[in-house]
Amino acid sequence: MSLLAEDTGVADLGLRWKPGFHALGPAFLTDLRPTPLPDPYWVGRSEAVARDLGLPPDWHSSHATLAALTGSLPIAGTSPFATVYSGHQFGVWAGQLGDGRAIMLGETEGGLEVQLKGAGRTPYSRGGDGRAVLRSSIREFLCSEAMHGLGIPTTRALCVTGSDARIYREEVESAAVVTRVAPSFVRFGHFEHFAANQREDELRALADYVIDRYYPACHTTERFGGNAYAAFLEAVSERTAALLAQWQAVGFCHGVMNTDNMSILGLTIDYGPFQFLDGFDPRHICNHSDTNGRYAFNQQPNVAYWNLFCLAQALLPLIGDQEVAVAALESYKTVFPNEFEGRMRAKLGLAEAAEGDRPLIEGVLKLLAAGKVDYTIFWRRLSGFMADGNVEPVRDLFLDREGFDAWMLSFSERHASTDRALAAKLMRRTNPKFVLRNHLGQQAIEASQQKDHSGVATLLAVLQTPFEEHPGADAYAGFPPDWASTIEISCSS
Ligand SMILES: Nc1ncnc2c1ncn2[C@@H]1O[C@H](COP(=O)(O)OP(=O)(O)OP(=O)(O)O)[C@@H](O)[C@H]1O
Ligand SMILES: [Mg+2]
Repeated sequence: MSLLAEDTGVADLGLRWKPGFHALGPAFLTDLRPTPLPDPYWVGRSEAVARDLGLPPDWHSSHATLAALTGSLPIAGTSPFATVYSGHQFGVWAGQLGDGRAIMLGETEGGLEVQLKGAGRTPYSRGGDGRAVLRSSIREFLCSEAMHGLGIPTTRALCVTGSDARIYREEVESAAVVTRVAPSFVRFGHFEHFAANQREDELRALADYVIDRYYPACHTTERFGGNAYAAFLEAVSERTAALLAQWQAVGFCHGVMNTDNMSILGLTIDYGPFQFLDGFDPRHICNHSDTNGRYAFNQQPNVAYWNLFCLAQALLPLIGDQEVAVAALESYKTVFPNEFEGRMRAKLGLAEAAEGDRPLIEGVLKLLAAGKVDYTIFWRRLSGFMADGNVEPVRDLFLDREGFDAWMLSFSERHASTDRALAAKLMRRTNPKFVLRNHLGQQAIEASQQKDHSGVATLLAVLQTPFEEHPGADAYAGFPPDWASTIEISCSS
């Protein structure tokens, strides 16, 4: 139950908290309180996250909770703090960064860290205002939950709380806070920070903490002659490879894969200028600030490897041998393609691997790229074809009918002895009907800016279960309108 104890001025969310990351000590963080946002209101809430956190069913009914999640009231049992990290941004060493606007409330007894993003300035704000605008907060909220619905590892979002407080970007905008949740918000950049400053004791303490908590098997490994830090690096690179395979298979472009935006748990983190592809264009650049296309869609797997290399360099003092560190990254090169092929095979309704699958996958991606065919709609219609045998809705998507027919022939041959109902089932739970396209987010944002938050809730409901049909919600599953291509999403947030 959310309570405001009048005499203490503290909100009790009904959660129990434990020290978690805070126990690492002052070298890793600064204690501070969020800066209150005036007159807060609810913009969106995820009941699924509330349940995962163990919040009571009426958690959002009290004003004290709203006030607490926008920084106006302390939360019983928490000692908020901001962590320090560094990182490579757009391939260049950026030095010290840190939670410039995300303030950690703490870790629940259930093992989930809770952060308020946009909760005010910290010692790591570097001239920023510590705030986040409503539009980017809605995008982060919806996409966190959409990714989870798609089965892709991600930080989660409990809610967005808004305020009419004015903040300044390219224009005046209103402020918001995203309450986000993850087992850990540790990034590659946390390790880079202590390595760059030659603080080996802290580097080791951080690595030991993360291994103890999240990668305990590394302590007893026989890999790399029992080198726990090398085994840790290998485990992180394999989780990252698996994550990237999921991004590439679903058509997700992150947009700003700096090392400070890479989760040590292989979670998708920092929803800034992301985009789900509309028409399939492997070279698509979703971040308007990324003029050189460093983070173009088809560059993502290589960038992740580059980022892992930075992590390897940071861990080198602990691993102790450069060759071992490089060897620990090696499996990325096999895990990524294997995972990607497995994901694509499932999208094609193929439960088992067979020779010839790779050309089948490459063939369809080539066709999709040549025609800039809508990625999500293609896969969903192909799933429909598997169920009802009607090829026309799929064929209609292609101008190059001959090319499509040739591919379809090999696809059908590959499925010659398949149980089509089973394959259709696999495809329908692999190929989402709904993804958070830019224009859908934009419509919800514009309504919210006019104080109608119902679009956020409706969109959230379909995105949380994106493989279901949701009769009546087809407007969210259609082609993007022409104006969608004019939406420019940059790092401004
Ligand atoms: N308005 C702001 N005020 C203060 N610091 C900011 C602001 N915007 C971004 N930063 C900081 O700049 C760095 C790079 O920003 P980036 O856009 O990668 O992260 P972010 O969107 O703030 O958050 P996160 O990675 O936590 O999701 C981060 O350290 C971030 O905390
Ligand atoms: Mg970031």
